[in-house]
Amino acid sequence: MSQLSSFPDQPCSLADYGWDEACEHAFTPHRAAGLIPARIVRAERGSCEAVTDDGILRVRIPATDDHGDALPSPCTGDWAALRPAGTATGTGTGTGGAGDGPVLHTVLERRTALVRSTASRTSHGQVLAANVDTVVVTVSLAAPLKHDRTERMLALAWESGAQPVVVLTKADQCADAERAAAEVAEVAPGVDVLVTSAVTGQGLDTLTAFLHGTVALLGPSGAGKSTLGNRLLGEDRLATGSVRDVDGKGRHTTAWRELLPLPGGGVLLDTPGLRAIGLHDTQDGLEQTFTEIERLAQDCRFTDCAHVGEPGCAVLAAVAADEVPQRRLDSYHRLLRESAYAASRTDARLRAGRDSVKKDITRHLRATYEFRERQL
Ligand SMILES: Nc1nc2c(ncn2[C@@H]2O[C@H](COP(=O)(O)OP(=O)(O)OP(=O)(O)O)[C@@H](O)[C@H]2O)c(=O)[nH]1
Ligand SMILES: [Zn+2]
Repeated sequence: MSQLSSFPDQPCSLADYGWDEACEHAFTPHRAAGLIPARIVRAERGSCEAVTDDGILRVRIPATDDHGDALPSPCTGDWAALRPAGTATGTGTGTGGAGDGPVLHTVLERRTALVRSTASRTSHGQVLAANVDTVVVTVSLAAPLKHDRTERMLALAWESGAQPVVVLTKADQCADAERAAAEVAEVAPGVDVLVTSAVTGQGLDTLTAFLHGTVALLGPSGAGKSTLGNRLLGEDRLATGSVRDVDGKGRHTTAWRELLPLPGGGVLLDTPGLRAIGLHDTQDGLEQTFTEIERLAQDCRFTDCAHVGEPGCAVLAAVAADEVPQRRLDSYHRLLRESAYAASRTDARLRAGRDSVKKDITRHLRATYEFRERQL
């Protein structure tokens, strides 16, 4: 197996990991400053691994940046500017000893971020994955459908800023997959629902066509994420079933990466934290997950209607008329409560972080358009 320092089997182009013209444009000032672009493929305390045009390198994370300010912790999927080996300067890099490797200079603005709330009372939320474009919400057809769980994953996906797609797995184990797909589509407005089987290959070409950019797989244990990931990768890179222990440590033994280029373009992101993600403050994500309820709520008599018994409630009227299932409203209320609880433990810093993700998206889009305009 490969050593961490050299990966002859790894593609060494940043383009394989999603680097595009918009990234290049955003990187212009860093390039001028002699920094090199990289994407974090695995983050640890104090150091990380990043892919560059020179291959995958171990990168040291200094305690502070050149101005003495704390550096944000990089996470898998982040784009970063590295100071090449032997050129380290500044207060944060004076700890010595690692003059032979590149040093993290800064983490670039995140377009999207998958965040989980931490268990501690002083929760800041933890960014598990950055710059994910497509979240694949996996739902097994070999077990009874649990719509609440699907709705929870969709809320997380929407909240991140990425585009969700629901992938029903193990269609070979289900007598009527199309009916199941129609049922799931009801709880996933605005989201495509695809039927797949890793055993028969059903739906895999369609799925490949749907995926773009950086792709993360969300779903409960046993839903078939690793099996699906391996089919998309075209080789067995992810440990499936009982081979892997719960937190993914089973994979540390080999040259374990959390970002893997897909043969048809795009990048698969698979980080152990995503496998145990809980619901974070996902107010906006819930609004997108339950769009039909949000739409109905505009016709409630009271603008702050909670849809629990108020007169003139359009949502309850729709439930009474069987236009919205009671289960769906119950799920909406439960996830909102869960989200509000998470939010109440969350300090202003996290909120600022979330807002900055949105600003980053706007900024990124603006940069893209400016770039395109300059190409015309
Ligand atoms: N019949 C059938 N079995 C499948 C399919 N996809 C996955 N499986 C089986 O389902 C089990 C779980 O699959 P995994 O890919 O390990 O599931 P996972 O979502 O990665 O699970 P965790 O790693 O625990 O999160 C394995 O025994 C797979 O062989 C499929 O399309 N059809
Ligand atoms: Zn109402």
